[in-house]
Amino acid sequence: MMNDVPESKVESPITANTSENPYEIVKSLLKESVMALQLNEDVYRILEKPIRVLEVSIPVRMDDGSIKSFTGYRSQHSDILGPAKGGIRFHPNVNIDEVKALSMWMSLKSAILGLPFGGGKGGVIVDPRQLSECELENLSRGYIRAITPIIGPEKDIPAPDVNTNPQIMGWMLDEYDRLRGYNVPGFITGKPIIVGGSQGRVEATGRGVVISIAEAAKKLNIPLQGATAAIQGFGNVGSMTAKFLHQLGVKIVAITDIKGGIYNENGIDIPALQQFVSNTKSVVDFPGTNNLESEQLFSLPVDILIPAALENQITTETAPQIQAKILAEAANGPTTPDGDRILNEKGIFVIPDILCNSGGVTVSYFEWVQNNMGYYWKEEEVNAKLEEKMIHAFEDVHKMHQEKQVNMREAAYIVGVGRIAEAYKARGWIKDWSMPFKCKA
Ligand SMILES: NC(=O)C1=CN([C@@H]2O[C@H](COP(=O)(O)OP(=O)(O)OC[C@H]3O[C@@H](n4cnc5c(N)ncnc54)[C@H](O)[C@@H]3O)[C@@H](O)[C@H]2O)C=CC1
Ligand SMILES: O=C(O)CCC(=O)C(=O)O
Repeated sequence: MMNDVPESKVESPITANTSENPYEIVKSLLKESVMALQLNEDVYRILEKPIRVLEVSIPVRMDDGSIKSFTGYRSQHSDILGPAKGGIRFHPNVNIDEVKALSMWMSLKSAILGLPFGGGKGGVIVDPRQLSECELENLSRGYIRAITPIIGPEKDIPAPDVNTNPQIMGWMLDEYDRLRGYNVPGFITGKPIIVGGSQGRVEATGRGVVISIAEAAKKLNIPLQGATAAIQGFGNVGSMTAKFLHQLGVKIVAITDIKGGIYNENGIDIPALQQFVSNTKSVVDFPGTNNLESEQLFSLPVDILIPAALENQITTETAPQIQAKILAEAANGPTTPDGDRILNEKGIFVIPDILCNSGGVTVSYFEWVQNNMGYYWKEEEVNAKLEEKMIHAFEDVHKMHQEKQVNMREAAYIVGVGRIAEAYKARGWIKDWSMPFKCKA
């Protein structure tokens, strides 16, 4: 990456960072982009921390009558381009640094896609599989009560992420409306359609992933018909990605989830698998496939590899095994900095998370727009608008990749940071791009 900013302006070289802490990783990448854009250090000082992080304790009445307290967070990284926006994760490994990083990635996604949003993210430390439906509903409602002072359609708009879904968004909407005393559909996105959800939101992240894979395949002259793919994760994003790739004639030969994996060199029957998983809750033992050890997924001879689960999957251990030509980061933060270096050395074309999975927040934006105007679009309209935005964003990032001779991840950060910095300049926070900003007051 370009680096002709005087040493004194920015701290230690970013390439030294080998951390797997997503907050440290995103800060390093932000710093790199500030340097590449030759902006002054003030830009980095503004962006390196979320503007607001709330930690809450959520008491929940359990089915046995006892009270259990869960810890939750909401991080708002930036509201410079609009209200904070981003999902809510329920997972035992949720922690404050992860939530902060996820909110920073949201700021970048919104900027890259040209959405009028900042970045936010929430999480609760819980294994939802251990809760009954009633306990899950109580927790979802309790979380909204706890964070309600800082959220709202003009402040911060939540949405689904790992282990949360339209039903949970419906409970959360209902709790928020009860607290306000009237209907506020634009407070949350990813809701069931009957209460103001958008057509196409459930499919949006996977659809966006596939649009970006199709754009990458065009650049690399890889015909998608007959190409092969492997996917880690078969939740909302992984399953929808599989569905749309399958429709384009891509042969999906391997899929893993938290319980294990499956393989069929002739291609897995995705519609039948979706039906199977809706009953069994796992891909494991799907008829007509062989079971696969989860780690084997990364070494398969496929054209496209799609991590669609959690962070830190492409590491110094897994990256050397990868044979794919395209790595499409459907998950947030699936690649460590060391893993990334290996991918670069191997010449693998990476579609970075902040571009690849931004279809979800894009249709969430459409949902919020529809809620605000009280008029709803047909699914074809939503999908056409999504496609237009994703292709535009892909082109912006690809152009930066070529112009600055940086990889696609660096290019995506440069596009995102550049737009956020422009907004700070327009609002008077940054007086001069290259001179340190001095306040006279
Ligand atoms: N839901 C959305 O709209 C968006 C989600 N994302 C990201 O996509 C990723 C997946 O999110 P969702 O599909 O919504 O979550 P989900 O909860 O619907 O599905 C997660 C999937 O990952 C699997 N999984 C978990 N740990 C695994 C492991 N160690 N190995 C293999 N599989 C594992 C689970 O079994 C499940 O199939 C996350 O990184 C999330 O932040 C990004 C943008 C939007
Ligand atoms: O739909 C949204 O607002 C956010 C989705 C999300 O959490 C993400 O893109 O990581």
